[in-house]
Amino acid sequence: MKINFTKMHGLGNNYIYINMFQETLKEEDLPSIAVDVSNINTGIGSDGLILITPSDKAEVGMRIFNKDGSEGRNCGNGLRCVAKYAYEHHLVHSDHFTIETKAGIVDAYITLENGDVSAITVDMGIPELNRRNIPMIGTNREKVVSEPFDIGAETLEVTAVSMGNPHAVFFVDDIEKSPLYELGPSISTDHRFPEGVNCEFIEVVNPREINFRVWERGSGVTQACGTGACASVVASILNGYSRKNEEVCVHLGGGDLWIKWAADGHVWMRGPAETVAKGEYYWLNG
Ligand SMILES: N[C@@H](CCC[C@H](N)C(=O)O)C(=O)O
Repeated sequence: MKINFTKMHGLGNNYIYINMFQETLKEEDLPSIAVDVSNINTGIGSDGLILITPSDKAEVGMRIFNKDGSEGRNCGNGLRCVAKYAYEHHLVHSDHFTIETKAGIVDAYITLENGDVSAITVDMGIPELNRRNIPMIGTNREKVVSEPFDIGAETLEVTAVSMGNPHAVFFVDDIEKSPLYELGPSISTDHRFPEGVNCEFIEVVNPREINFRVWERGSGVTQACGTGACASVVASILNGYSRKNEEVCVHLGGGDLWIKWAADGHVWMRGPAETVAKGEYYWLNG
């Protein structure tokens, strides 16, 4: 079976994008297609699969599948890429439009420079801080802010935030020494997070600058995570390191994102999106 695709990335967080306005895929095949296209040896190579879909509730829809075939509810870097694709392929008719995700509907704004999309700003909505809704199992304290978290022989402190998908944020003194590979896999599948969790290590450089590394649920280490950057800025503010209503620059493995938790509770994300390639993928199982 032949599938037309576009490969795009947001700060190195790369996915295979399929335009479902034109392609038809069976629902039951989507997890396997995600696993197959993501494989660097026998597929294309990516952090997962993103479908750009028609939507009844918004101008365009997005579905995201991680590298292991699991479906996520939201993807910050994916939203910027979907916005760029939708704008450039005339799926939308202005530079401000809505995108439906499994976590809700968001507003996207295109910035143009000499006619090219240079940045995309997304209103990522209001972060969910209630433990039960993240979801995270634990004591009856409602918010999870620097709560002791035993993992292996260590006790870390976790701040938990949902941006439509769950994030466990840990502060470190030196980003280069964060135990990403040592602890990322076990934290992301820890029983206290019944739906799994994206695990972020962050170093606060100053109130307006954060260094960031991520182990994503379902995909492992990626160069960037947009929802993770949002969750990290929220965590930094909850812990008194950064301030509301001020843009914070998050330095991710693949570049920078600008995040603001506004006074009205909404989190704003601003950053780039790039197209890498377009082509035909030959899916052998289809
Ligand atoms: N890379 C993403 C998040 C992708 C989904 C995540 N792994 C999950 O399962 O929640 C981003 O940029 O936000």
